[in-house]
Amino acid sequence: MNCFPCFTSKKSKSSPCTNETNEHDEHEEFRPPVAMTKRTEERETEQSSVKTFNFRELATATKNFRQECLLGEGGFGRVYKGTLQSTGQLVAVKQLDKHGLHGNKEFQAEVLSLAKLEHPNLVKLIGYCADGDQRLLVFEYVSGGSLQDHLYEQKSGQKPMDWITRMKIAFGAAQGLDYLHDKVNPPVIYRDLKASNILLDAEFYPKLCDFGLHNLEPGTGDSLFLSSRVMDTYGYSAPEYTRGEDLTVKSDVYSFGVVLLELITGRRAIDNTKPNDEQNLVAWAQPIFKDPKRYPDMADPLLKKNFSERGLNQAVAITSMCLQEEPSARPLISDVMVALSFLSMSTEDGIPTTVPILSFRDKSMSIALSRHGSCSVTPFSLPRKEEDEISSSSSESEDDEEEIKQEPIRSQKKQEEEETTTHSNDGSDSNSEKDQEGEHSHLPKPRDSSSSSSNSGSERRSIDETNAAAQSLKIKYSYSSEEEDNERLSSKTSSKSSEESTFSRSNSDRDHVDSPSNTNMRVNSLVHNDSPRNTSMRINSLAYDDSPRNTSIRVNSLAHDDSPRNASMRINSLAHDGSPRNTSMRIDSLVHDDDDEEEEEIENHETRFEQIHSSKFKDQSVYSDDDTEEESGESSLHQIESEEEEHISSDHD
Ligand SMILES: Nc1ncnc2c1ncn2[C@@H]1O[C@H](COP(=O)(O)OP(=O)(O)OP(=O)(O)O)[C@@H](O)[C@H]1O
Repeated sequence: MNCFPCFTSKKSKSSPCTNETNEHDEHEEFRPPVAMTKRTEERETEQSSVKTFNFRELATATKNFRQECLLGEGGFGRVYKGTLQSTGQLVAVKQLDKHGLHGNKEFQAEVLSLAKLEHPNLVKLIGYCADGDQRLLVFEYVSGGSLQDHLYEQKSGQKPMDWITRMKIAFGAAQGLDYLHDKVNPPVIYRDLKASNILLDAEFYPKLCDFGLHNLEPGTGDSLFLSSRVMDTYGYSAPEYTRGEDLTVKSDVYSFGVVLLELITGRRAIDNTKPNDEQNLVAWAQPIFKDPKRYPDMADPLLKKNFSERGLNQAVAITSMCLQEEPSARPLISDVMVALSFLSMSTEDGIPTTVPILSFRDKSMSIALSRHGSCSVTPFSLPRKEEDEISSSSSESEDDEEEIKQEPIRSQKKQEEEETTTHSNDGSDSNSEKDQEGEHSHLPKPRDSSSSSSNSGSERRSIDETNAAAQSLKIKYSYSSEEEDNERLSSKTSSKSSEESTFSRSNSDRDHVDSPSNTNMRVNSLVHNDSPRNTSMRINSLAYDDSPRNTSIRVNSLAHDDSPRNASMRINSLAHDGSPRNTSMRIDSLVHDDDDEEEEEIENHETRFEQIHSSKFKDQSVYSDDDTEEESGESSLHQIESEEEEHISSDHD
C-alpha cells in the first residue's frame, strides 16, 4: 500500500468504507487516468459475467486498503469492504496472500471456473484482479456478518436468533452446498464449511463464502501453509481428513453437521473456555445423540425452550447422521436439504411440519427421522430410478405442489394416543369395511376419465389456510393374487371435529402375497364415482418394498366434484407398515373453490380406502414407465375405479 501514498492523503468524514455521498468525494481524489482504467464493464469476459479490475480500481474502492475497511483476515488473506466507483456497488475485496503465487493464466482459469458457480446461497464473485504480483477477488458484499458473529458475538441489545431462523439458515446453507455437490459438474467439494464462512444478509439469508477456493490457496502443496488452514477448520474437519484420506462431498456433509450442531446448541465447534470434555462440540454431543431423552438439554439456552420438541428431535437426528464417523453412512446433502426445508417452515402455531418421506433419495434419512417420530409415514426409500420417474411424472404439478401446506407436527405422544384410539376402533371399522367389500364386489366400474381436477380449479383455496388441522386419510390396504388385480376401492368420508389431524391406521384382514422382490406400482388414475358426487384421485406413484414391508404411495392429486361444491385434495404421501397391514395416508392439503360457508364441511376430512391395488411382481404391477402412455393419458391398466361407498355420509360426525 505504500506504493500509493496519495491514496491515504485525506480522511473520510463519513463512516469508513461505506458508499455514502462524501465517500464519493474521496474516491474522486483517486480517480486514475481514463487510459489506465478502461471501463470495467467493457472488460467483462464473454464466458461469464466476471469482471477484471486493475489494482488501482480496487485500491480506490477500499480507500487504499485502509485499516478501517478491513473486514477480517482468513486463511486466504485479508478481506476489505469497498465501494466500486463505477457502480457504487458495495463489495468485499479479498487480497490473496502472496505465498506461492499462481501464475496469471492459472489464476485466471481458476477464477473463471469459480465465477460460473452461481446460486442465491453462494456469495457471488463479481470480479478479480491479477496485476503484477497482486491477486485479488471481488465478491458481493454481504451486510449481516457471519453466522459465527450472530451465534457467539452478539452485539448488545441484539436478540438471539430464534429456532426457525436457525433452521432457515441451515436450510439455505444446505441449498448452497447441494448446488455445489449436485448441480455443478464436476461436483465442488467445499472443504471449508464453518460458521464463519456462512454470511448472512440483513434478513438472515445465508450465503456461503470461500467455496471453490482450494485451488487458489496460496502455497497449495506447501505443508506449512496447509497446516495453518487445518488449524482454522479444526472442529469442522471430517475424521477422514485427519486420517489422511481424500476429502469427498461427504466430508462437507460432516462439516455441515457441525454447523447444524452449533445452530442447535449455540456452542462453538471448539471452545477452549469450556471444561475439557466439552471443548470439542462433536465429542461432547456424541453420547447425547444416543440418548434422545437428553436432546432437549442440547438446545441453546438462549432459545429459552422456544421450539417444538419434535422439531428439535428432527434437527438433532439429522445432525447426528451428518456426523457419522463413516462417510458412506452420512446422508446426501440433498436429503439433508429436503429435511431442513420442512423444519424451516414456520406454521401459524410455530410448530414445524412433518417430512414427507418420499422426498428422500437415501433411506437412511427417512429411517433416522422416523426413529425420532419425525416422519409422517413409514420409512421407505425409492430406488433412484424410480424416484426420477416419480419426479418427472409429477413435474406437471410441481407448481401446484408449492401450494401444499404441510401438516403440523403434533407431539409424538399425542400421535401415539391417537393411533391407540384408532386401533381400538378397528373392530367396528373392520366390520363396516367387510360390508363395503361385499357391496363393492359386484359394483360396475364406471369409466370416469376425469382424472385430477386439482389442477383445474381456478381459485382453489387451501383449507389449511384457515385451519391448520390437516386432513387424514385412512386406508385399508390389501394385496391379492394377480387375478384380483384392478380390484375395488371403497371409500367413506367423515367429518371430524378434532382440532388436530389424525394419523390413523386400520388392519387388513387379507394376507399379503409376498413378492420375491421389491414391487413398484404406479397408478395414474383412481376414480370413484358416486353420483351425484364424483370423486377422483390420481395416484402418481405407489411402491412397496417387501422387506420389511414398507410401502409408500405418492398421490398426486385427489379431487371430488360434488356439485355445487368442487373440492380437491392433495395427498403428499401414503405409507403402510406391512405388519399387520397398517396403512396411513396423510393429506397435506384439501382445497375447494367453494364459498366460505361450505368450507366447514370439508375441513377435517377422513376417508378410508380399501384394496387400492394388487400386485405381486414388479412386471405385473399396475405400473407403467411408458412415456407414450403417459402422454396420451391413462391406459386401462392405470384406472381402478369404483363407486363411492353408500355409507360415506354415515361417517360424518
Ligand atoms: N463477501 C463478504 N461480505 C462481507 N463480509 C465478508 C465477505 N467475505 C468475507 N467477509 C468477512 O471477512 C472476514 C474474513 O473472511 P475470510 O473468509 O477471509 O476469513 P475467515 O472466514 O474468517 O477464515 P478462513 O479464510 O479460514 O475461512 C470475515 O469476517 C468475513 O465475515
